[in-house]
Amino acid sequence: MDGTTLEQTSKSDAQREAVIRVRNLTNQFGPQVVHQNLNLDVWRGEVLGIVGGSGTGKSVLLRTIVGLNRPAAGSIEVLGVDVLNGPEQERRRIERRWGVAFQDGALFSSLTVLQNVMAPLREHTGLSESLMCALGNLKISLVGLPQLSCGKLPSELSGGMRKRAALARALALDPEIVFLDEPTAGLDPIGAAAYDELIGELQHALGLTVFMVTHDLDSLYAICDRVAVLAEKQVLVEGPIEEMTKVDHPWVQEYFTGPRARAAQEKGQDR
Ligand SMILES: Nc1ncnc2c1ncn2[C@@H]1O[C@H](COP(=O)(O)OP(=O)(O)OP(=O)(O)O)[C@@H](O)[C@H]1O
Repeated sequence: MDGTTLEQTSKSDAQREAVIRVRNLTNQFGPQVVHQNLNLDVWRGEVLGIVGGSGTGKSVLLRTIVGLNRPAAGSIEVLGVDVLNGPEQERRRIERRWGVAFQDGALFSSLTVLQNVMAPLREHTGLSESLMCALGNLKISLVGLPQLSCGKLPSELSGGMRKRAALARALALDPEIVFLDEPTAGLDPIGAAAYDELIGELQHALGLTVFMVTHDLDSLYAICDRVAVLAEKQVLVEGPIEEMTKVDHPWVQEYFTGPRARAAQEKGQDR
C-alpha cells in the first residue's frame, strides 16, 4: 500500500479478513482529481473512522464503495465480490449484505419511519407484509427509537431521531457492513455520545464492520478501532488512533494533537 500503515494489533494482515479491499482507486470530476491510486483495507468486525480535511474525498470514497459513484480507475472488492466489474447478479446479492446511513438520513419523506425501515425488506426479500412489519419494528427498537415514532414522517422527527431511523433502515437486512456518513454531525454532545454508544453496542452484539466518515474526534476516540486519514488524494496513513500523534504531517499533527483532540482523548479514556 502507498500510505503508511501503523501497526499495533496482534493479528497480521494474513490472519485478518479484509471485507473491503480498495486498490489503485482514482476518482475525478472534470479536471479535479479527488483520489489517485488510493488503497484501503477494512477488516471484518472493526470500526474504521475515515477522517481528513474538508473536500479530501471522504464521502466520495464511501459513495464509490457502495456503487453511487463510478470511479475513473481502480478496483473495489466487498466481501470478496468485485463490485465495479462483477456480474450484476452478484452485485445485487452483495448489496443485501451492507447498509448505508447518510448524513441527513436520506429517508423517503412521504413514508413513515416504519415504512422507511421496511423498504429494503420490500426490495430485497419476498417476506410477507406482517413479517416485514415485525422486523421493521424490531430494528426501530434496536436503535432506541420509541414505538410512537413508527408512524411518524421523517419531517416529524428530531435530527437525532432521523439519524437513528436511518440507522434502523441500514440495519433492516441484518448487514455485515454498515456505512455511516458523518453520523454525529449536527447532534448535541449528549446525543452524539449516545449514538456512539449505540454503534459500539451494535458492533459488539452483531459483529458489524463499520465504515464511518466523521469529523467527530469524540467518536474516533470512543469507538474507532482504527482511523484512515485521507490527504493528498490517498489514504495518507491508517492505524490505531493513539499512533496518529506520531505521524509527521501538518494536517495530522494539527488534528490529532490540538486541544480538541486532547479533550476527546481524555473523554474517551473516562468511558
Ligand atoms: N458529483 C460530483 N461532481 C463534481 N464534484 C464532486 C462530486 N462529488 C464530489 N465532488 C467534489 O469532490 C471533492 C470531495 O468531496 P467529498 O464530499 O467527498 O469531500 P469530504 O471529504 O467528504 O468533505 P467534507 O468533510 O467537507 O464533507 C469536493 O471538492 C467535491 O466538490
